Amino acid sequence: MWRRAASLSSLIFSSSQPLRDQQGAYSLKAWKFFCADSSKGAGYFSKEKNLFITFVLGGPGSGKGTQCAKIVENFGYTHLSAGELLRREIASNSEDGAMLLDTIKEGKIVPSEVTVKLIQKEMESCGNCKFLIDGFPRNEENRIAFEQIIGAEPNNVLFFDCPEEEMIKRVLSRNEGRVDDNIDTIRKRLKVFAASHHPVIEHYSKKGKLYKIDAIGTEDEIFERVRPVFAACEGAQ
Ligand SMILES: Nc1ncnc2c1ncn2[C@@H]1O[C@H](COP(=O)(O)OP(=O)(O)OP(=O)(O)O)[C@@H](O)[C@H]1O
Ligand SMILES: Nc1ccn([C@H]2C[C@H](O)[C@@H](COP(=O)(O)O)O2)c(=O)n1
Ligand SMILES: [Mg+2]
Repeated sequence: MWRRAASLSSLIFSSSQPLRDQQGAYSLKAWKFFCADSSKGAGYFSKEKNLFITFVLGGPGSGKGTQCAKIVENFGYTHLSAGELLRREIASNSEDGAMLLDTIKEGKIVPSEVTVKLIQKEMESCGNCKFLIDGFPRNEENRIAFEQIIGAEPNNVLFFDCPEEEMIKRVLSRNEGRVDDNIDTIRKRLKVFAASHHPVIEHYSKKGKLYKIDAIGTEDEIFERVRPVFAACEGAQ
């Protein structure tokens, strides 16, 4: 356990608290503590379940969705992409649809309450307790709204670190028909990302929960950097 924790510690972004638990980074005891401790807040749901939450962060096109699919396949998590939930909400002709579409086309961030409520609905209707929450929190407002509404904090946070030119190249060749996959919106999204993600990363880094992953390489090479984070969690459960 020590060896595994020690090798994982090199992935942690900053190390004011390099290991979150002296016996092992992911012991079951620590996991239960986080769930119990964070459930003192508003969310009744998180009080009833032993949630294990990983936030998956990174700029547009950094490969979050691609790596989440591999994590699901290998480790049985439920993948909730905030962007995908918003796109589904737009497609369902909801009351908020027009506002959401405008916001996404402009590369801006949707009001946190809307996004968190969509995430909450999915979490509550899902039998699984292990969630990958992809593309969330995008900013401090998102982060705080999640803690208040869900009443839980993530156990782990992955941050895919990718240079801008690579992100632009990947998004422009994605070819999924997304309204925001064009050069104008990408530039706006990159600006918003640059302006808002640092405080979130810093927050989780200080808590010793952040894993920075180099997002350059093949999809499989990157997954081999991600795998140890989740393999260690499996070992502890
Ligand atoms: N390591 C990689 N090398 C090259 N292309 C990649 C790699 N990983 C993902 N891609 C491709 O890049 C594009 C963007 O990847 P993905 O959709 O996973 O990014 P994302 O971080 O979820 O982006 P967004 O925030 O815009 O949803 C996709 O077409 C994907 O197939
Ligand atoms: N927390 C979030 C996540 C997403 N959005 C909006 C704005 C994004 O540009 C768009 C697409 O998200 P992605 O699929 O790239 O993760 O959805 C948001 O406002 N807040
Ligand atoms: Mg995505």
